[in-house]
Amino acid sequence: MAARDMTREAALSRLDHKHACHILLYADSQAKLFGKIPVKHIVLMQMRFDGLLGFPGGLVKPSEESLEAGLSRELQEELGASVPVTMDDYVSSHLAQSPPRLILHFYSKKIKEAELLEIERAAVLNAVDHGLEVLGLTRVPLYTLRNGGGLPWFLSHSFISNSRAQLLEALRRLDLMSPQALEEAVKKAEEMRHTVKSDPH
Ligand SMILES: O=c1[nH]cnc2c1ncn2[C@H]1C[C@H](O)[C@@H](COP(=O)(O)OP(=O)(O)O)O1
Ligand SMILES: [Mn+2]
Ligand SMILES: [Mn+2]
Ligand SMILES: [Mn+2]
Repeated sequence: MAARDMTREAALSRLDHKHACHILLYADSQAKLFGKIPVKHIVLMQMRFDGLLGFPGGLVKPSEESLEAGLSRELQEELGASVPVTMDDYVSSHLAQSPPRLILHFYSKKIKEAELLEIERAAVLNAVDHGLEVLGLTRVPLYTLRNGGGLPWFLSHSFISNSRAQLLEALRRLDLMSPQALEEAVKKAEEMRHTVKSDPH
């Protein structure tokens, strides 16, 4: 879903709007799928209560807290872990296409693989939202298998608001995938969506 780009300053002047902050947490990894396909990077998303994929985070109140403090509070609720977020992690702000009067702030933060594993454990053990607002954390497959499995199928799922665009933009900007591999995965995902729709079985 398209969303309109705006500066952080313009966004923060809209106190009559709701504000939400979400974050892409990622780590480098030496792991290999099936012992041969390099995973390279781990990127976290979550399955939300409504069955849509999105990033950890949520609604914040800029009149009462900074965007970063609000996001850290949401992460404590949804991940059960303390993840310090600063302005250095800020990426962008967008006016949501729907619902009206919602501004979406996006962040990304690189952490160590061991910290990411700890967050995955804490999300199950400590997060007050686990099994409620958040059905589970998921890693994004950043590879494409010969049958199209991996990122193309992941991208064929349904995403909340502009989180699919946030994911693709971040993979490009953070150089987590080559532009060519990313373009091919997006194209393959589009083909798969059409194939699934036109298959009568
Ligand atoms: O990952 C996301 N990227 C962009 N926008 C998002 C994302 N997740 C949710 N949203 C939008 C749509 C939601 O209604 C609002 C509030 O976010 P949410 O995480 O649902 O809020 P709480 O955790 O319940 O506070 O933002
Ligand atoms: Mn929340
Ligand atoms: Mn949330
Ligand atoms: Mn909330």
